[in-house]
Amino acid sequence: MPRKKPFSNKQKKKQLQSKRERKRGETGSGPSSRNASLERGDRQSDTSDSETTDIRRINQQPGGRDGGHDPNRFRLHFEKESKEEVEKRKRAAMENELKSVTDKDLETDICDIYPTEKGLTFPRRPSWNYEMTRESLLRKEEKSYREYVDDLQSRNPPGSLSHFEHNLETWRQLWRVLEMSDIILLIVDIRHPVLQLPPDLYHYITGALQKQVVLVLNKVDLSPPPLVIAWKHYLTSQFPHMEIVCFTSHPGQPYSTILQKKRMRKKVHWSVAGGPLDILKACQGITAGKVDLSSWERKIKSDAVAELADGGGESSVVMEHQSDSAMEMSSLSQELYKDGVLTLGCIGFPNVGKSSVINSLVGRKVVSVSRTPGHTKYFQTYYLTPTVKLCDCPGLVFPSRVDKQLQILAGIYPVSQLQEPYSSVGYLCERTPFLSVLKLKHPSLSDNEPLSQEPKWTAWDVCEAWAERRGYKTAKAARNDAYRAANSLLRLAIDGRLCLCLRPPGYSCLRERWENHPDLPEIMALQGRTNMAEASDEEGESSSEGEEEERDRDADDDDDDEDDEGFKRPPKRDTEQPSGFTINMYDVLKENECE
Ligand SMILES: Nc1nc2c(ncn2[C@@H]2O[C@H](COP(=O)(O)OP(=O)(O)OP(=O)(O)O)[C@@H](O)[C@H]2O)c(=O)[nH]1
Repeated sequence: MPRKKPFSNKQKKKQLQSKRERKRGETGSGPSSRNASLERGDRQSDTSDSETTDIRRINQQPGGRDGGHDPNRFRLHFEKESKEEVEKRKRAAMENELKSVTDKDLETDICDIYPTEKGLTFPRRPSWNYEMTRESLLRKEEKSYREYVDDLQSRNPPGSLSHFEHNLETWRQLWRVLEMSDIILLIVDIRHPVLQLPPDLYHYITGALQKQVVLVLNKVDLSPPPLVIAWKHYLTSQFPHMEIVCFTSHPGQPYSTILQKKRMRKKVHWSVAGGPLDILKACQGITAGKVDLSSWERKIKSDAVAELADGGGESSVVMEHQSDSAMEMSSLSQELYKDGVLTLGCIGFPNVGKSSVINSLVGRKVVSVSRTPGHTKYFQTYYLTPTVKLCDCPGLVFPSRVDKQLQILAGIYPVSQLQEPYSSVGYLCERTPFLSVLKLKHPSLSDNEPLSQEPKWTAWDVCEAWAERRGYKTAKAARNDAYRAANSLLRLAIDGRLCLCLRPPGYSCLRERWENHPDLPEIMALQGRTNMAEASDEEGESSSEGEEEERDRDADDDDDDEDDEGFKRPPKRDTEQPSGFTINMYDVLKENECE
């Protein structure tokens, strides 16, 4: 028998590390692997057939073992930023003093994000017929896509467009979902809905496709109720032919708005989510009796009863994997409600909670949920009941003129793969009362030094101070690890624990109206709470630093494991009058939460 090769501890550690990364399906999430991830990302093979510019491919997955399915086919492709650009932003984050923006500056008009004259459309599928071969169809689609990108770039000077999806394969998925669905559930995050609602998409669905859109304002648990109402009114005024439904998959979970020291272990009870009934009602209004939705209504009722009785229903759901050929030749003019079945297509940007909405509608977990954007790779359909089919689609980033920093904070980019996170931290800090919330000590101040005047803060100072507070040190020199601190702050923001919410135009002037709106109790009931102070009332057991460290390291991992852990039901509360809305809406973190 041949002698075993000696295997050092270092090699073993490396082997385990790469195994873990393979399992996670991404290239590095810790500080030690960040450079490696960039190098690997560039070297690995890519299957994109749509490269038109210098593209960065994100979320590289290990190749399929059977050699058939290619897991990289649908990963995110964004335009690469030049080294100089990245360096410039990093320098600015180190040098520029942070300046708080005014309330008014948080008001965002959709026309500033999607200005009509800039041609911010999305790629369309070119026409086809059954005489065409598969190859000629694919070639035609590629050509048309290249022309689309050229046109977009000719109308928008370099650097003016935000990140958007450059992977044609993912756009193909959207085409199929739009073609096969009867009603489109367009899901957006209530914290920044105008970022994720491309007017061109709305006009295409309601115009060319002649289909109806139900806008799902998701994650309402993360927003002050008056703001939810204000957004709903603003969006109705902009898109009058669209049903708008508020939704949350995490009702009554204090985790949503509080920066907590402990690791909040939670099990999501999908069937207690707020909003499925409203989606049903919107669909009943649209279908107007043309399809029998009584089985769906019965399902919602029986799930609620089962939830009360034993904590969850166990209805079975038939899942269909779509084959490539089924994908390629579906007709644009497919008849509505074919075979008496309503098909609902769930579309939206990455991380807005599409999979969570599907799980909530089904009443249990059928789709994997993750805080890593771009997690949903391939569209699948699920029979909710014999007459209602749900169709999940990978998240898509449409071209817009929004700040890239805000895009990062909206969770479209995997944080662990950011080359330069500091400017996004700066963007966040200028729009939130970060000093009082995070309780930071300026890195230039020594322990007992009296404060002669308020020190000036840069984004870099914030990261250093947070690293000091959290004990994040670089491995070699044991200096404060600003990169890791920046990642940690961005994750807190994306998860909604350090909450940045945009506001519709005119919000400040009409504030009183929204704060006294008759719909407030309804929104708060949906959120599972009765007043704003409630979020600050929640207390939990403290946990060790080690647990928090663990959370940081694994912050881009799936949420799915949480399903197996203990769940504390939100306490039931008496109805109270809404109060406290005049306080700064960011004042959601308690005094001692960063201790
Ligand atoms: N607070 C809060 N978090 C939510 C809600 N819905 C989803 N999330 C979280 O948002 C993150 C993304 O959720 P997903 O359902 O995976 O989002 P997705 O749109 O399918 O994401 P992609 O796969 O990237 O397209 C996860 O961390 C969820 O736990 C919600 O209603 N409230």
